[in-house]
Amino acid sequence: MILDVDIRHRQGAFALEARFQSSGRLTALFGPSGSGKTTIVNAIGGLLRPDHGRIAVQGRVLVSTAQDVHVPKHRRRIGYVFQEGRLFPHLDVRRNLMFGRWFTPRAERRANFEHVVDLLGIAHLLDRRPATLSGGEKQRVAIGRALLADPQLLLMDEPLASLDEARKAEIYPYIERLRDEGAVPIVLVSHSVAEIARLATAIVVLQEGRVVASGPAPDILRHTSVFTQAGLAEAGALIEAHVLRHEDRFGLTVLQARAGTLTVPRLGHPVGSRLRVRLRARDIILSVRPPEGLSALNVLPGLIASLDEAEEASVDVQLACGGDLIVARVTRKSVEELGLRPGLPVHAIIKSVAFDSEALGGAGPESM
Ligand SMILES: Nc1ncnc2c1ncn2[C@@H]1O[C@H](COP(=O)(O)OP(=O)(O)OP(=O)(O)O)[C@@H](O)[C@H]1O
Repeated sequence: MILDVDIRHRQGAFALEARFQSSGRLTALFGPSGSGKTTIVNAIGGLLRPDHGRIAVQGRVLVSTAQDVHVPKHRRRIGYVFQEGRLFPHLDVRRNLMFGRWFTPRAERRANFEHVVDLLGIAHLLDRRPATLSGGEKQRVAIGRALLADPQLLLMDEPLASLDEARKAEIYPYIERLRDEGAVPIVLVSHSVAEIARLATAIVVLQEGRVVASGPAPDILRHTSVFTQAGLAEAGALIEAHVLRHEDRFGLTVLQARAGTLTVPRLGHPVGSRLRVRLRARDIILSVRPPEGLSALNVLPGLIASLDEAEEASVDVQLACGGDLIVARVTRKSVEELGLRPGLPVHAIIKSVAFDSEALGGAGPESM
């Protein structure tokens, strides 16, 4: 178990009562503003002392109010990356990075400088000052500095929130590499379902100080009802696929998933590479007959596994498609008119607009 949290804490009118465990290499804490994400991160990092409870990281107890344990923050070996990089403006990138290791006893230094620099693609920035870096570059340096302190856990509190979409897209592959390397588990605070769908291996959903769902990312994302209004439109299935071939004449790439083949806009990934594909529930249409004369390129046959109540007029139809589980959001009216019920064979039609760049993330073979 990487993370075991069971804490209660009151601050002003807000009461946190959070209990979850995670063995994910990248655990996302997701929830609306004020749901308690930062409070949890601060309790893990030692910036806040919870009123009651216990926190253990990789089996090491950091907090136990019952046993009067409260490991001071500098002994926790927890790396922090904040929204704004907080680099030292008067030091160049190399010195900012070296600062990370300064507090780690020599005998415990494991992170290799060259490796971290290479992993984050910052070798060409070493002699520059923070003021000359883009927002995304600053965050990569901040991550590097945290890693060089040899943390046993890396906390990232909305590290990308101040970046625009283009900068975010630039930094995701580095976080994915870090996640897939698996050397340091990550806890990422995020407001964005698109972001957690791309990065998380485990998700904890918070609402008003309580955990409303937690578990492996694909399981949580498929149950759209746990997401608040803002996140609902982005929820859906997460499946793994590999690149089968490119069809350059049409500007397309064909992916193979367990559910079948998917044709998507041309990707830069080489044939054979693996990636995670997000199929948003709202982008899937169901047909009880094999569709004909449709412009959609992606039709996956499957069996209805269950019908879950979603928001007001909608139902989430969970489908088993050849070993993958996907979910379609349909209206209650369609459920009635088409006679949708568990066990019924259907065809899931995926709208071609579904495959935007956010839906197709790079991924190592073990990222899910
Ligand atoms: N020192 C404090 N005194 C009183 N209330 C506080 C204090 N710190 C935080 N709160 C309240 O605790 C609640 C949870 O805050 P927290 O920062 O953990 O939420 P969050 O989910 O991280 O939100 P955001 O996404 O906006 O950062 C909020 O209602 C906040 O106003």
